[in-house]
Amino acid sequence: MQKQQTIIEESLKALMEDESFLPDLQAQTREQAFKSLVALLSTPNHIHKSFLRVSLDDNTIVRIPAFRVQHSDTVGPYKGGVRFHESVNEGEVSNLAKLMTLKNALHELPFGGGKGGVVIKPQEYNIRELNLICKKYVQYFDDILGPDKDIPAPDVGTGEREMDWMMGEFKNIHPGQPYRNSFTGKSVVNGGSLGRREATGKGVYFTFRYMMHNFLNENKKWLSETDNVFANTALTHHDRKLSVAVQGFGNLGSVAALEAYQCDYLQNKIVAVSDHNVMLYNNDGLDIPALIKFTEESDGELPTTEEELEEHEVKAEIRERDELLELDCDVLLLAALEDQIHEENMDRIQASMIIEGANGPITEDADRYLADKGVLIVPDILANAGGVIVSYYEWIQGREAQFMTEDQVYERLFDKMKYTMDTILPQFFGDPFPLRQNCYIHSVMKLSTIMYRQGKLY
Ligand SMILES: NC(=O)c1ccc[n+]([C@@H]2O[C@H](COP(=O)([O-])OP(=O)(O)OC[C@H]3O[C@@H](n4cnc5c(N)ncnc54)[C@H](O)[C@@H]3O)[C@@H](O)[C@H]2O)c1
Repeated sequence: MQKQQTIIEESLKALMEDESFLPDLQAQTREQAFKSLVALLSTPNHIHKSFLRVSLDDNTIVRIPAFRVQHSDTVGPYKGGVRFHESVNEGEVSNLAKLMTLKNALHELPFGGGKGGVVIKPQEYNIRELNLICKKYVQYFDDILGPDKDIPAPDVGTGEREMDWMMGEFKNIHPGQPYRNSFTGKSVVNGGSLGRREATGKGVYFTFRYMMHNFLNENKKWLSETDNVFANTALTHHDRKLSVAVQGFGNLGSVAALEAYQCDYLQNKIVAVSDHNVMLYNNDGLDIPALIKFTEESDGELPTTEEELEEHEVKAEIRERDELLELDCDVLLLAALEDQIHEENMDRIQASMIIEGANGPITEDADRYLADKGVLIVPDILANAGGVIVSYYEWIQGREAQFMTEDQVYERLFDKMKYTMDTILPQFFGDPFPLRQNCYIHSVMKLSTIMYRQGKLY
């Protein structure tokens, strides 16, 4: 995630060299503004850390490290998920909080950026203990959370069950006060939004489909006349069958894979999917609905034996999990974890286009290496905002106590993502920066302008 910092600084530098950006600033003050903005955007406003005191069922008491990082409230209340995972640490949570600030600014949501984390392996705790951990999280961070202060949501290891529990605890602690919007990603009966669970996966595929179908169709002429290397990559893959490999078949990966499988606009063939155990491969295309059905009955796991495949009439070869990244395919859709493509494997990546469903799945070195080769990377900040966009709709629906249908939610989600794409794509295909850099420039420009106008640079 070091690349975040590098790209923020490069984006600010590019902006400061452009005289139409904050034209009131003269040369010397531009230099000072640059330094101030680097400092303000690089560091979080607050890092809150606690050790949750939890009494386990075997009567031992444990102290579990927990974090809430509030990166920036420039645009609105802090907003970002709470992750339950054994690898959670302060640096990771801080980087993810920063990414939320940039993502919310890019998609013009009225939120700042935050993130939380608890250092546990959820599978090692029973349901009562997990419930207690959620309640303790709210008790320990109670004074900094709230519908207009900091609004957590699900992340890796948490879901609507945990958000319901946390909101319930928030309500207990604040009787008579508004509580419904203190958390998003809740179950529908508790004020959650229809469509929230599928929103990120649908949004991830939508960004790709919109770029490769709608945008290319409308802009083919001028794109074919530019010498932009990424325009060339996109056009080379336009209007032909695309082979797609999906890493990670959880909430995000399975929904995005299904969207790709069912897409009426692009002809996709999903040649491979993987989870933490296995990769399944079929050069003629996998039956994604059958695999989703399997995972619904197997606690989310893909089939790992020939018998399981046969029983569910899925035709696939069982292969080593990590071979997926190096397959000869057109598109890699990364929907598992951070840092999956790195210095060790970057030169063996064969896909020409990569969609980042997960946050930060490509390291800084690999990102540069692939961009230099003309690989078109649709970055996390652009592609995986569907969850936070629908969280925003959940927040509005909770305030107004008026609820949208699932179709209305998706219509507004796609409109919002289309708006962002229409802002970014013409600029991207018109200059030499990778798409990630273009998105960062847009976010940094918005955040810097607001900070300047709010008098934060003095
Ligand atoms: N779900 C959301 O709304 C959302 C929003 C933004 C970002 N993300 C990011 O997307 C990623 C996936 O999120 P999710 O909600 O689908 O999580 P999930 O836990 O539902 O699914 C993760 C999947 O990845 C698989 N996996 C784990 N390690 C793997 C490996 N080494 N190789 C291949 N597969 C592996 C798991 O088996 C599982 O299928 C995370 O990085 C998350 O931060 C999710």
